[in-house]
Amino acid sequence: MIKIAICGAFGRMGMTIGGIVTKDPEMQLVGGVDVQEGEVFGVPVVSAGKFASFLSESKPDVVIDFTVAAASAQNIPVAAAAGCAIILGTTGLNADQSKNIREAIAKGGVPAVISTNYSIGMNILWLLVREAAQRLSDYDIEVTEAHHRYKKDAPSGTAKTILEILQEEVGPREEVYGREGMTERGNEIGVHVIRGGDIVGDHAVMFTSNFETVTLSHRAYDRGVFAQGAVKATKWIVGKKPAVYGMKDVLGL
Ligand SMILES: NC(=O)C1=CN([C@@H]2O[C@H](COP(=O)(O)OP(=O)(O)OC[C@H]3O[C@@H](n4cnc5c(N)ncnc54)[C@H](OP(=O)(O)O)[C@@H]3O)[C@@H](O)[C@H]2O)C=CC1
Ligand SMILES: O=C(O)C1=N[C@H](C(=O)O)C[C@H](O)C1
Repeated sequence: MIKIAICGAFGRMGMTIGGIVTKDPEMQLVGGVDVQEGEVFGVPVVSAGKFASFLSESKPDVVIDFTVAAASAQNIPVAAAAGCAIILGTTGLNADQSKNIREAIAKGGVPAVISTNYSIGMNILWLLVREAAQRLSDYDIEVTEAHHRYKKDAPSGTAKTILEILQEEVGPREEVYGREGMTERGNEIGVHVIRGGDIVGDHAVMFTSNFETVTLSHRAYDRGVFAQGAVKATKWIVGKKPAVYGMKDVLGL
């Protein structure tokens, strides 16, 4: 039985993951952390200040974090120091937060999966984007992403991963975030962010020449697709050597 704790237990992703974990006979939800204390799926949710003592009492094998960057920067070092494997899905981390989290994971000697997108489809799209960028390296490239009105970070973590892949293959190119005014397109990658309603997660990469456009796109219909991926990663990480892994390791890509 894999014992799980969720950081961001009352959040959109936390609730979706909690719902899957509680129905899975191989897993046991032991509790969570959130801003508000309380109970979810019959287990306790504590505040960040009580996280360390909660971990030493309930001893989860894996801590799954879908919160906000500042919270992950606070909670992941605590979980790693307690010897828990980590599944990190939170996006919007700055370079320092990312570095500190990775150092804490190394210091704790625990395995972790970090991914900006846990859906299988997006992990395949990333492969396709790399392939297309290699073959269409002189095309103009534009990246668009759309998410629900409550999303805090922009561009999305997934779009940032797409940009990293593009920069590796066709960079360095300037990243131009939206356009306004009187400027011709340069040697750049355009990045466009849409926020509205309950859009679960749309991403597209457009490669354009004078004669044609190739568009690679992904649309998530339900955040269950990310939650299922995070649960797959959770089962995979148990017993792995201490290191930071990606979803490509989980999926064998
Ligand atoms: N990698 C992936 O596949 C995916 C990543 N994400 C990312 O996951 C993150 C969460 O998304 P989502 O669930 O939609 O967001 P929500 O805002 O719905 O959930 C985040 C939860 O974390 C809570 N929280 C805030 N601060 C703390 C803290 N210090 N300790 C514990 N909990 C805290 C929030 O509480 P409160 O609301 O009171 O502030 C909220 O309940 C985002 O960064 C998002 O981009 C989302 C989907 C897929
Ligand atoms: O906040 C979200 O909802 C999502 N966030 C992730 C991101 O920033 O890329 C993944 C997914 O697109 C949903």
